[in-house]
Amino acid sequence: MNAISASNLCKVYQNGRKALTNLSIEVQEGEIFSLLGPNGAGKSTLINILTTFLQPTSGKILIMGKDLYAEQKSIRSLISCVAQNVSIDNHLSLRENMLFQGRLYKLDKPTANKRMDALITAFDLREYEKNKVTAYSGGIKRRLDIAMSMMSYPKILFLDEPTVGMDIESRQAMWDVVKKIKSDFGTTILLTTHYLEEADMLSDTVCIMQDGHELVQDTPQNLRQHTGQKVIRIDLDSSENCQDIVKLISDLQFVKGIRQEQNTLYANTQNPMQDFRILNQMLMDKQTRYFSIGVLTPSLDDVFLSLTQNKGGR
Ligand SMILES: Nc1ncnc2c1ncn2[C@@H]1O[C@H](COP(=O)(O)OP(=O)(O)OP(=O)(O)O)[C@@H](O)[C@H]1O
Repeated sequence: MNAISASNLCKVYQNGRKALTNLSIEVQEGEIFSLLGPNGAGKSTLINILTTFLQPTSGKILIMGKDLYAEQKSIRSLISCVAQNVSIDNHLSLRENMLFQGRLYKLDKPTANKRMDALITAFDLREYEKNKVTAYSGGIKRRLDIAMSMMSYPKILFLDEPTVGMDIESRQAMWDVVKKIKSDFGTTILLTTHYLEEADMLSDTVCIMQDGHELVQDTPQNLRQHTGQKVIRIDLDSSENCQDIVKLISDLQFVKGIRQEQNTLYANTQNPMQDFRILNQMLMDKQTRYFSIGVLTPSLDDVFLSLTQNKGGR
């Protein structure tokens, strides 16, 4: 069963601004699904609709197989949403914050205590229990905020930009937490992000959005194939050497294009996996000074740029 199935969603705000246009997504149970897109792509609008804060202008949404509007109340008990603004109470301790959340979800005391302990361990929060919440770093506050949202053991957790503004160390700690939520609790996670690296590291599926519609929806591995073409990269010892090699290989029939960045050459060829052996042999025969040669798979950045540049005006 899909955890979320949304089809042909449209959202036009009262001022006439179209935020979503025929957007459809399928999120499988237990997966991490990232919505990736530039500012104004419609990510927050979509999260607000899926978490029942906003009504779409048209379209159909099923959450865990239930119609979102016919069964709104029961669906709210299945989901949890962590917004960008941290919602912890600075006057309460870490445990009090979590237990307070448990009371909101009407958990009995033994259940609340059991879940709190499991979450404190899973989220690596034990060492912070004694400290005042006001003394926590932004990253730890955000981790606690997510732990609090997990007190209901939701089927689906929505995370709006979980690592925005964090330093690299806190971001990596947050990635570990997100992966743990999936592996230890089996929760389906839908998150929004601006960071390609984050979508790449975490996601089973990425949906790249622009101007309210999806450009593509696939696994990070398959998305890399979208640019179609692998390239051969050759690292040389000097730019003069590069120019000589450009002259040498640009006449080869199988080389379709060549680009130089400082001492590195990128060659587009018909069949990079085979052609790089021929180039390698040629460079050795000519006794060229080069450090390395290899075939590069396009990064998610390349995919994102090629999609948003090529199809932006759809
Ligand atoms: N309440 C509103 N009224 C009118 N227009 C809105 C409203 N909220 C958002 N919009 C517009 O809808 C479009 C999508 O906005 P949204 O906030 O969903 O995008 P986003 O991808 O979340 O962007 P960001 O990454 O900057 O948060 C934008 O053009 C935005 O200006």
